[in-house]
Amino acid sequence: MAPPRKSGGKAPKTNHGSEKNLKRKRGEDSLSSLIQRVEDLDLKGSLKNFADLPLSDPTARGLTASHYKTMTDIQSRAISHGLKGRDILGAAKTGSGKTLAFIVPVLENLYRRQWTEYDGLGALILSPTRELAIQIFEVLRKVGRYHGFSAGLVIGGRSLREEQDRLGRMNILLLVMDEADRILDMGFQHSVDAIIDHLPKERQTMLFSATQTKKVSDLARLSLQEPEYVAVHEAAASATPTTLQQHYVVTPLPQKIDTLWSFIRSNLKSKTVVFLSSGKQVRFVYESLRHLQPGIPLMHLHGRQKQGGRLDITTKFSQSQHAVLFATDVVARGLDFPAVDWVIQMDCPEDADTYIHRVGRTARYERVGRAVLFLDPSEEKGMLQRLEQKKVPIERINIKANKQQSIKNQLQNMCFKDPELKYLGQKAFISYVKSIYVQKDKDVFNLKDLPLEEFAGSLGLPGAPRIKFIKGDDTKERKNASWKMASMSSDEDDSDVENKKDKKDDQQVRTRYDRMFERRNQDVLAEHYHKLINDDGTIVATGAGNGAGEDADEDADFLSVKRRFVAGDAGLDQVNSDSDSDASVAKKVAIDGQEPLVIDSKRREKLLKSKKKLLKFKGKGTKLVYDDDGNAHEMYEMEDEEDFKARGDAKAQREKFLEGETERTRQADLEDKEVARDKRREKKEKRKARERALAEEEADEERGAQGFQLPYIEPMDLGTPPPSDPESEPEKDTRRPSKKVRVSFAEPESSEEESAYKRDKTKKSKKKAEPQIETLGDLEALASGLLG
Ligand SMILES: Nc1ncnc2c1ncn2[C@@H]1O[C@H](COP(=O)(O)OP(=O)(O)OP(=O)(O)O)[C@@H](O)[C@H]1O
Repeated sequence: MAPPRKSGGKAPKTNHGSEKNLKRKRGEDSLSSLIQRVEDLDLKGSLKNFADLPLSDPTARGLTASHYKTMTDIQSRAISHGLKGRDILGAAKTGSGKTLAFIVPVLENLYRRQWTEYDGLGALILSPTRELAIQIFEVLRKVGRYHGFSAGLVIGGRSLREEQDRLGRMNILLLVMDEADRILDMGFQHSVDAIIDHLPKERQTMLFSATQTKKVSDLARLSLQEPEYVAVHEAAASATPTTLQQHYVVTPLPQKIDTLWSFIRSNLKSKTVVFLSSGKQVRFVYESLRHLQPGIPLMHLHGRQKQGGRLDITTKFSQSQHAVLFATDVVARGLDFPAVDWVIQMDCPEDADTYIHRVGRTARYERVGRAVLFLDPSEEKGMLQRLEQKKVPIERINIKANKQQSIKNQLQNMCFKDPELKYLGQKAFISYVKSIYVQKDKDVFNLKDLPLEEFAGSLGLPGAPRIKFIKGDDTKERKNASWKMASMSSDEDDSDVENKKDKKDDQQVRTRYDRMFERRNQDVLAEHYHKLINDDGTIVATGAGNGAGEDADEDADFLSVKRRFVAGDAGLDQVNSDSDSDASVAKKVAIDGQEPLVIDSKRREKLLKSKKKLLKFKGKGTKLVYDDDGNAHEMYEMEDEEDFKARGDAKAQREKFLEGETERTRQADLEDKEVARDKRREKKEKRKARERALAEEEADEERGAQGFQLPYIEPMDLGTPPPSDPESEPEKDTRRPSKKVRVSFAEPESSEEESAYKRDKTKKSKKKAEPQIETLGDLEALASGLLG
């Protein structure tokens, strides 16, 4: 962070020194008085306004200019502790102003220490998503606008090592973690440990979340020193804002998309966030509902979009009055979209904490809001229990039957016509199944209870992609479920460092086939990919790998995909990897009973595109002859041995055979020579006939040249109007046609004129009736007509 700004304005030279000293003295006095006031601050007392706090002038002005006057509960309790340099574990409901609760102490503590850029990086604020980092950065810039510190935003794509230059000396006094429980969970483990290793042990640490961790292991990792647990809603009746109305509807999985559609159609004048479990789900639902044009702007946001696009959508949705945003949990935490009316959870959240954060996108800071959770009957009991345990008041509502619309037929039509949509649907299906499978809370999520076939139908798919799971012990998978849910989506979060590590791991266990498949899936619209998809969408997935990786593109986490290949008409049939549980075999394609062709490189992959190249692998084929009954036989068939012996001595038979064959060859040779002679004769006759015809043609042409005129095209003078138009003046610029150039076809009245007319007519009769020519364009058209 940079040094405080130097004061502006010019002082008279004579007084310069003394005035500067005076100013510094005043500054020192106010700084030491500020430090004293902070020391004197009574942590037990309850302060109401920001003005009651011992704050520096720049912070106080920044808060006023940003229209913050009265403090929220978490602010009034946490800021005091923060100002005094205490470690804090802050917990308060969503939308209750936790951001300012740490921004104010950050600004103030650096200010009181007169932190300059030469001191290095003084404070580090971590957030689990890029969007949230940007939002915090904006609040810091707004409230800290009268300070001279500089702040940097480090987001996206690059590893911590690459960012090190930008971070400068990590001389951190203050570490803040927003959404700390999320940052500290397994998905970010490596990144967080790497960061913490670089920080001085002596520092102030502040953790905030609506669902704060109290796990000793977490606190130990951060070396918190006697942290102050500031939990403002611990005693509250509910963990969610009181201004939030919460409901759930029981809607079987195959009806969810219909229910969502019906909801959107009935709430066209609302601002809604719809949560789904994966980026693939988001994309499919967004794309398909967009095609149906519901009458309200639709947007979508997930972690695999490009950063620029993500920002645009965040901004656009923030500014929208009425819109629907389909999103993954990448927006579940911290984002402060203004005036959201509804939060719909189309896919059940992983746990009650995620539920709390998702619904927290509405009913923020004293505003009202509504939330609806869609539950499959199999999820109802378990999820309600979890919510009750977390003090979430939720009531059941039913869907009005007359409002429920089915879009199944439209979706089926759309998927039938548009293979890309069908493909998205298949990926969404797989991704959904995968998300349920990796859930560790089996009281809520049980794949066996879900009607998957109907679910696929409801997405417009011709059949359910068949998915198989790892055989044997999958408890380890489940144990790591929450971490996997996180890493399934760079989708959900931006754990860049983590994902890089995951990718490395993946490469160790992934086969060439897996990578080939992924490469192909990078582009949904890839032409070749469509050739590879079986028409009935049969996908059989088996388990392999370590479960790390990203969204459904990386199905090989626990799914590997086995397809029947259809490559043009080449009759290719995929031979599956050895067993369901073994994905470590290169892709094999069997061609008409030949040795399987192993697709294990890019070059081989290309083969599938070319029928011609594939011929090489098709073998030479077998020549068959047909007998009189139409039965096929091989050209040379082995005779029955007994029959052969019955015909006599083998040597005599051989000689007889050779004699016969020699005679047959001689006869055939004679016939061939006869045919060749005939062909030569025929050729000669044809040549002579051609020569005769040519000679006759030449004689005809000679006769024609004497008796016939070639057609004559009269040249047109664009500069001189015809004499029949008395009004016309000759144009000065002869390059341009006169506007009044006209060709008149009216018959003249006087006899003089009549004879002139007749003369003229004979001359002109060779020409067809000429159209009116008014522009150069007309002339050009006419000329081209004549010449053409
Ligand atoms: N003292 C205040 N007076 C008026 N508005 C405030 C005050 N403090 C915060 N707000 C506003 O309340 C909204 C929510 O604040 P903030 O985003 O900090 O909530 P949060 O507790 O961090 O929520 P979440 O748990 O979802 O991250 C913001 O729009 C913010 O500007």
